[in-house]
Amino acid sequence: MESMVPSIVFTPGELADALGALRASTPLVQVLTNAVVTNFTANVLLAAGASPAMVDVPGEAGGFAAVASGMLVNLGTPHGEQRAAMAEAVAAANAAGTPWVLDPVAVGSLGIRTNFALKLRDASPTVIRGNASEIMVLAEAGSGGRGVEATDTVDSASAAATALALRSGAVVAVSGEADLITDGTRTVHVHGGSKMLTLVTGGGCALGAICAAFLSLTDDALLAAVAGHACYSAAAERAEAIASGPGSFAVAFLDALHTLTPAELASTAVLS
Ligand SMILES: Nc1ncnc2c1ncn2[C@@H]1O[C@H](COP(=O)(O)OP(=O)(O)OP(=O)(O)O)[C@@H](O)[C@H]1O
Ligand SMILES: Cc1ncsc1CCO
Ligand SMILES: [Mg+2]
Repeated sequence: MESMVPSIVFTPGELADALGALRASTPLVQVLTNAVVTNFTANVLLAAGASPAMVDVPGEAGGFAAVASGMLVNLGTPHGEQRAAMAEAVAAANAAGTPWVLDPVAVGSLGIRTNFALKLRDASPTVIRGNASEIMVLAEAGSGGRGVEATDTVDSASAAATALALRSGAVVAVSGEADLITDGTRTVHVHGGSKMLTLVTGGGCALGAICAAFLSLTDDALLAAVAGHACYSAAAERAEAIASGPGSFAVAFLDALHTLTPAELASTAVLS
């Protein structure tokens, strides 16, 4: 059946401009994330041209959220103290107009994070980013994946992503072989990238941080999320071409994020 909603694709020039703006402004990205991927996420942000700050302590997180350019809230290892900091940071970000990304890692059968993620879903995130199984749980259309891994395809999460965007007001980004990003009306697929990203822990988590960096540069959260995913895919392709396994891929991926130019992004990105 033909889609009722026309797909809008951003121009290569808009992607290039977004990356150029990121490099020119070095956005300050507050990261409240899991213990597994903290270092990798900070290195990904630095390589891309942003400034990371892992401020996730209650009493500090709210004040920092008010001045950060963008923020990531990732529920991978959501200890009680970190959840308190996240609630404080979200309230402060919303009050100050700081855009923020929610990554509901491994929601489904794990009760504490799932209940918390549903509350954050309803607290006006700018972007919700996850794998297909996580997005389906937040849309109340699935029971979750296998730990942090998806057991659903991006295609099978498409209707859930649209419904989640419409109910939450967030742009919803679903990662997988081709990423799907929607604001409920406009839907964009970002193709390419590398399966090697699934063999480095934090492949998805750091993508959420990159989206937070781009959010500070434009009022169009869909463009920000698409630009973030397109940079990520372009760098992953370049890294895969010279890597011999996950270890050398991770190093090459940081190098590729650092050297990717706006013009190269414009000529590499494949959107539909
Ligand atoms: N089969 C694939 N081919 C190409 N790229 C892929 C493939 N699967 C995932 N990716 C890419 O890997 C990155 C991480 O996506 P993934 O769906 O693995 O996230 P995730 O499950 O949230 O990861 P994390 O382990 O960090 O929580 C994204 O950039 C995505 O485009
Ligand atoms: C492996 C793992 N476990 C909890 S968070 C995390 C990082 C990838 O999502
Ligand atoms: Mg994930």
